Amino acid sequence: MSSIRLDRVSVQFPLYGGSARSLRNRIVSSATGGRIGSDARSRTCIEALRDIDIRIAHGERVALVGHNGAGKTTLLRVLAGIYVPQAGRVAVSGKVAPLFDIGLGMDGEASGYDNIRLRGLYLGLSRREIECRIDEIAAFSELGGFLDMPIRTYSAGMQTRLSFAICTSVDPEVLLLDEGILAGDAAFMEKAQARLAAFVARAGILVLASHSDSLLASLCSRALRLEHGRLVADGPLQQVLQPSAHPAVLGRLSA
Ligand SMILES: Nc1ncnc2c1ncn2[C@@H]1O[C@H](COP(=O)(O)OP(=O)(O)OP(=O)(O)O)[C@@H](O)[C@H]1O
Repeated sequence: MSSIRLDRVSVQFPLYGGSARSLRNRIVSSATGGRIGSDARSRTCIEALRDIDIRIAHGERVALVGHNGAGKTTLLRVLAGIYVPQAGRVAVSGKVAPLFDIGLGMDGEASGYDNIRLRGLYLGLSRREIECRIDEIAAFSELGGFLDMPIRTYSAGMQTRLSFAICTSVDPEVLLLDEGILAGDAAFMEKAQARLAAFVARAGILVLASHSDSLLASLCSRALRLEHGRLVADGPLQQVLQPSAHPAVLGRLSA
């Protein structure tokens, strides 16, 4: 059974150089981004996440919402093990499938076919599992003869097609998704949405970061709202999407 538990997790990005202090003065009251603070060594830093407590159980479909720079992507990266927090504890059980940072685990000099193998290994598939899926992944990507060419020759949309086809071919236990993955030409996106729905249905846990209320409503029932790196609401999706409901739903955290 998959599960996620975060206890008092904080992530800071130190700002180096002489401009750090003046930057602190200039963006201290910005409507976007994390708070500007000081770390344990008194360096100016961006507090991307601060004291985050979260519990997610098997079967939950959770939306991550919040303004630009609120900390959604940082939280996804913490859950994927890409960032190790400076403070707090992260416990994720289940095989994690990160469907964001689309270029992660891809090699520009290698062919599309070799990148299917590389990325498949990165996602935890065995060589045998990859060989069984390679034809289906190639067909879904519709890249044809381009799959024999180095992927540095692909357009951004062609790379997205390939990454999407590979990532959605695994059986995820914890699926981490950013809406940015859903960018592409209209015909591909129609096909991609259907594949995504089947992929999400196979997952034990879904965490989806998005600014699109309609996308969130189609996939999630619970939402977490981040503001300047802090968790300010946790509850049923429709309640959390109403800004006035934040204090009322935050009480769920202590349950
Ligand atoms: N690698 C980094 N170095 C320095 N600061 C960073 C880094 N990554 C994120 N930040 C900062 O951390 C804060 C949170 O960023 P994050 O990307 O998590 O926000 P987000 O909620 O995903 O935003 P958006 O909706 O715009 O994608 C921002 O203030 C950002 O400037």
